Amino acid sequence: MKTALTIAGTDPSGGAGIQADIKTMTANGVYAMSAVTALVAQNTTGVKSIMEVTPEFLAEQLDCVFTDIMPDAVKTGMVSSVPLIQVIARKLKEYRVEKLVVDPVMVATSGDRLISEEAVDALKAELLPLATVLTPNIPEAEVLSGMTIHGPEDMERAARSISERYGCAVLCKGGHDLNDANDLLWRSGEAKWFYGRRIDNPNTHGTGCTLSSAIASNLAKGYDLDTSVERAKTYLSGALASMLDLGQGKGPLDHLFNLEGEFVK
Ligand SMILES: Nc1ncnc2c1ncn2[C@@H]1O[C@H](COP(=O)(O)OP(=O)(O)OP(=O)(O)O)[C@@H](O)[C@H]1O
Ligand SMILES: Cc1ncc(CO)c(N)n1
Repeated sequence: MKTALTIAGTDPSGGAGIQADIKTMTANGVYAMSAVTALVAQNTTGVKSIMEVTPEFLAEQLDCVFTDIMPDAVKTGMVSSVPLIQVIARKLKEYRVEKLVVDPVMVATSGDRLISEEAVDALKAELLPLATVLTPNIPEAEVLSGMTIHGPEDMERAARSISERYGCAVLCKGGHDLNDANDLLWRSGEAKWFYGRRIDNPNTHGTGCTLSSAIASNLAKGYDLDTSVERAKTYLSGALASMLDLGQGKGPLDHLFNLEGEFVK
């Protein structure tokens, strides 16, 4: 069985972060592993508080995984401080991780900030150059490119600039910000659009975590980047279209919408 690792924060309400990543990887047929960067007290209505792990403890978690079950692909999500980013970058290099999806998480769907100002600079300097693909939403792409984005052409310009600066592919997600479901992948010097069917569902907590984990799962299984993005979008659309409705804010997706078998009944 192929394996994938998420390095991210938690969501006790189960819709985003590590919890969303594990469900997504499982639903996409890979063995899921997780290293926690921070315990986050949050739910569908917002973030109450954040308790970061120490850099030493994160390093130990990563050593435990990498020396035992080497993942076929890795995804990073919420990493809120400079020392944690430095540890991740060091370990990814030490263990020569090749397939890396970096979701540059900055703000939760609820609007709460999940990264410090200084950590954005560390993310740019240390993690982005190691990525196979980055998956910013529009506000994140604006921060990383220093450009403002009003439409599809701006998405192409920003993604191209980020890609050229950091030497990785960039998937700029249209998502809830441009009110469509079209994402732009900039790779190998050219653009490819992935046109999604917009689903009329306000419950979008964790869509970004879910998409990046699904891409990592497909890379782990050996699909190329374009195919991995295509398959991940199809999976995400299914999880949204299942119309799960839980919680009092923007609710979670139905990650296991495709699960069948005797134990499900
Ligand atoms: N209503 C929708 N219908 C279909 N696809 C959607 C919808 N909303 C978002 N998506 C898709 O979900 C994926 C995640 O994009 P989005 O822009 O929502 O990410 P995000 O802002 O990082 O998410 P998060 O809320 O987890 O931070 C993209 O592929 C996007 O096109
Ligand atoms: C831990 C975590 N990572 C990412 C997001 C973004 O949705 C969130 N809400 N929580």
